[in-house]
Amino acid sequence: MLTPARTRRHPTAGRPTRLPLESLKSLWPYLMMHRRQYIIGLLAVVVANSANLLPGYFIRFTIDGLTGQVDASAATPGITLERAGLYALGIVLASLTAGSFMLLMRRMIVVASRQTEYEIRRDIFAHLQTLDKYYYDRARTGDLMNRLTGDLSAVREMLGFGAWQIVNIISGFVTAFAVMFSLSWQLTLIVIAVIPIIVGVLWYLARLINTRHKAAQEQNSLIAARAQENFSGARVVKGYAIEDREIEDYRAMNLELLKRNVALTRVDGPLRSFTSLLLGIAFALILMVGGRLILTSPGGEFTTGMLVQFLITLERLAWPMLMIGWITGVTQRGLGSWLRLREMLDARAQVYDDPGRSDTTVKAIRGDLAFENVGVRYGTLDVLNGVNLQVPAGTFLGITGPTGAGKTVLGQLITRSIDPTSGVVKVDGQDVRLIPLKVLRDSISVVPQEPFLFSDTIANNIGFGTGNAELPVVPTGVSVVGLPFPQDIPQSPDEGRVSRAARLAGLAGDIEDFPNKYDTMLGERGVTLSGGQRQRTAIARAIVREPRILILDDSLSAVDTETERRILDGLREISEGRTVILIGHRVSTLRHADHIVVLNEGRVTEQGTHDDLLALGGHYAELERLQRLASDLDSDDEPIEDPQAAADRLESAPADPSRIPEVQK
Ligand SMILES: Nc1ncnc2c1ncn2[C@@H]1O[C@H](COP(=O)(O)OP(=O)(O)OP(=O)(O)O)[C@@H](O)[C@H]1O
Repeated sequence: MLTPARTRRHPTAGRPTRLPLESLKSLWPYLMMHRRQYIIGLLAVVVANSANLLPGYFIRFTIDGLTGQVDASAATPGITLERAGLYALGIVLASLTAGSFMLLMRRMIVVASRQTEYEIRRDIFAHLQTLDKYYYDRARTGDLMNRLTGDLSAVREMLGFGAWQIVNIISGFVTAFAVMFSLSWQLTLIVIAVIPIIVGVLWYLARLINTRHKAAQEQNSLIAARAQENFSGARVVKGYAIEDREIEDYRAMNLELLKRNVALTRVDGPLRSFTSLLLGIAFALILMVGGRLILTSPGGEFTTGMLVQFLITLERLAWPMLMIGWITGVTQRGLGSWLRLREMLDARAQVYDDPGRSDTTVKAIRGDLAFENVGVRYGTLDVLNGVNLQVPAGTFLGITGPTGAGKTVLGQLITRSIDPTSGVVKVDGQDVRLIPLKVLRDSISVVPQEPFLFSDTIANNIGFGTGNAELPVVPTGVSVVGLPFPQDIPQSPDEGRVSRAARLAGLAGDIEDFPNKYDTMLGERGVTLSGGQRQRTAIARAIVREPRILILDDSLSAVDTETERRILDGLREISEGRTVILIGHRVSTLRHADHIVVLNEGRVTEQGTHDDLLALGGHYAELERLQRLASDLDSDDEPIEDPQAAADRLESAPADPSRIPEVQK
């Protein structure tokens, strides 16, 4: 997609791509919010690991007591039933301690990682609300959704499971090796020689599993996106009778998923068996050498109990060894995902309130508009060029012209969805860039070409832009702990205002026929509106706010002429003193405008009243002639010509430039 040649850069925009470590640093503030939980949790892992080693001692003392063997250091001259009972109790207490501390760890770390996930999600969503059209033009919705779900889960997994596993592995190895070394340095040397091989093989297997798991996940995402598109485009699929092709396409993708899952199972399955085998070999080696050590230590320096304790301790290392490979995968995935989330947090709006220039004394606008030599360029394409217009507050301005002439872009300049590449757009005589965005947008309503309706009641859809003034600002960058639960967002807009807006938009009659009137649900969970009803809902949503400037972008194209007349009457009722900009192709609508502008290839080619433009005999006059002809034919029961089609036809036959008046300077 093309980007504007001259884009204003935010002061903090354009940071270089972060290195993984640097990216981890940016995660630090989130971790610091829960430092107490993380520290307690990680200490609990160390305590649990140490407690887990105690049963080995009690088993050793019991065995040595029972076998009558006495090692050189321990005070175990034989064993009494009472002492055996104490050892048994020791084992239970040690296990209880280990279990309790693991529970504490989960309470601390897993909860902290969930809270961090909440905080990151909240901050990203709040940040996304600050981004503008430039960002959303480039971003893919599916990708944004995937980052907020899949990537965020990967980061949470790294902070929760990953963090405690890393500490678990390190403290598990340190404590186990300390115990094994104290028992027999010779056997420990064997373990040191064998463990790298075991860890190496397991690490390789785990990496393989990670890669295949990722491949399966990617295919899973593709298949989900494919199904979602099929469901959303179900009408197109049915209309073109291409169900067979869809089934075949989906089958191929499904088969690919099966292949990848089978490949995963091939390496996933043997992992545990392999671990058992490798550990079995290590055990066999230790048993042989350890047995020999017992036999060759007549002074009882190395006892049967010590050998058993050694083996039990070694067995405790199986899980941390198995986890090493997993943890590398979890960490890599988590870091990669955090980088992608950071990209969202680092994105900056190109249209923003410049703190040094914004005029904070402006609290409301009247609605005077002026375009002074305005140009907009996308790449090498001049979408608007040298546009000069004066629109006093309260004017009903009509804009027409062929497809792609720049009409929508003109409207976008007024709301500052985009900024001009050259020239100035003025509102109330002031550069629009100096007016605080909130004030500007609170005062303007736009009915876009393709209205978007939410899965909500029709009343809430109409009242969408009202009644949010008292909402608290979403706090970002602070911990969730201790924050009050958000107040209920006001859900019910003023009924009187909503029904008046619906009446003015010519929608009230339709709503009366809906099953639950204004409480009827729209969208996926409710009724489906016709194209014309959608447009009128969007018009009602725009006028309910009583804006100073109302922009209707081709918003009456899907309604019949009778409904159009009713809407125009409604607009007249509320447009007193307000600036209304109506972009369209229907002369029957445009003729009511105080002033009409014809745009062609980004330039104002004609302007004046309906009568002026008819007299001019240019694009507008030709549009009027074609539509009048179509209407006459229609009254003779001939098919009506679509105003858009008439406009398009005119595109190929532009008006005679000699008949175009000089543009107002
Ligand atoms: N974000 C963008 N990136 C690149 N080109 C763009 C972008 N937005 C608009 N354009 C181009 O600007 C030109 C004017 O678009 P605009 O939507 O204003 O046309 P329009 O007059 O409203 O047409 P229509 O009557 O079909 O709605 C078109 O050629 C369009 O492709």
